[in-house]
Amino acid sequence: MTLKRSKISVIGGGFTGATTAFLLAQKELGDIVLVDIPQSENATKGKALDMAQAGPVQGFDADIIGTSSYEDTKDSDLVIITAGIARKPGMSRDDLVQTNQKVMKSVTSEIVKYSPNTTILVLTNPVDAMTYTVYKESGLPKERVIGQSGVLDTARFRTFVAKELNLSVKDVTGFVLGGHGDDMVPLVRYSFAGGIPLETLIDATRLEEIVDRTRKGGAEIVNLLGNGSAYYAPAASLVEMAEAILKDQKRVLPSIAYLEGEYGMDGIYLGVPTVLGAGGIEKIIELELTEEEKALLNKSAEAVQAVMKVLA
Ligand SMILES: NC(=O)C1=CN([C@@H]2O[C@H](COP(=O)(O)OP(=O)(O)OC[C@H]3O[C@@H](n4cnc5c(N)ncnc54)[C@H](O)[C@@H]3O)[C@@H](O)[C@H]2O)C=CC1
Ligand SMILES: O=C([O-])CC(=O)C(=O)O
Repeated sequence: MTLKRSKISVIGGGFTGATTAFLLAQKELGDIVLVDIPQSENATKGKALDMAQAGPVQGFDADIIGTSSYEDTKDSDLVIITAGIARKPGMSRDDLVQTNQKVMKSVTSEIVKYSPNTTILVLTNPVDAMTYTVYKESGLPKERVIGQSGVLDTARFRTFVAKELNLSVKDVTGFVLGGHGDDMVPLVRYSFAGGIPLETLIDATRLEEIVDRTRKGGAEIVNLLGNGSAYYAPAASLVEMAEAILKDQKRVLPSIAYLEGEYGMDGIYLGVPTVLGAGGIEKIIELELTEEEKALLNKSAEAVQAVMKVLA
């Protein structure tokens, strides 16, 4: 039997794209094609070559190429979109919508031309609306177009909680619903440390501060970096989702999924708990929410809808 390595294309070879490619290679999840615009072709080739040369040192086997030609992405098992512009201090993610929508449309048509049956993971912001754009443009089934926000938002929450309690991040779980914006909904009621409800370990005021820091976690890093946004944790989050899909792991992870009736919403991409496996989003898990949680989720959905209204 010949085992075929997966082929993963990463569109956008900037901070998040290059970091994602490197983490994918380190985990030997497949061969990697890093794609950027023609003007950056040499830099993209250089990054790919540099990454490949880490293979012997780190002990991974992966073909990694840099290119601006979509022909090289032919028959990708998975495509990860990180192309577009990132925000700078003082901007909101939503300020990126017009520029990045154009980028999503052009890259998506090229992606599906060469990989008509692929699965696409979207990172580009504003990610809920950009995932919707890619879904519409690609013609792929909804379960094969997936956005990343909740793994990252949850990771931020888990990091802050672990620090607060001086515990391993491995033992802290979190739960974030809704859009990837300031109105996201970290669900404390579903968050635990070693199986113990966080509400019994951290007082309500301090927990609310941690929730607030999580909501603003992206902006905190944008303000520190000064000229771009986070990329290590976003890339790690994409890779966790990619691994679940490529290895058919049936992981319960939050995804930006297309809702058709779930959570009382229709025709919108929004962050919800899902099962990720070879079929992409194999299931959307519907939770019982309190009236207060429902109101918060509706508010977050309204913020996403406001951005969707400006989509061309
Ligand atoms: N959903 C999430 O949780 C997160 C989303 N993001 C978003 O990811 C996006 C990328 O962020 P970074 O990698 O830091 O930005 P970056 O500026 O470092 O890289 C973006 C790359 O996309 C390339 N690009 C632009 N147009 C392209 C096209 N038509 N085809 C191919 N490549 C193209 C650029 O040349 C650049 O190399 C931003 O929109 C950012 O807001 C970033 C972190 C987390
Ligand atoms: O904040 C940004 O612009 C990038 C992002 O989505 C994040 O880091 O959560």
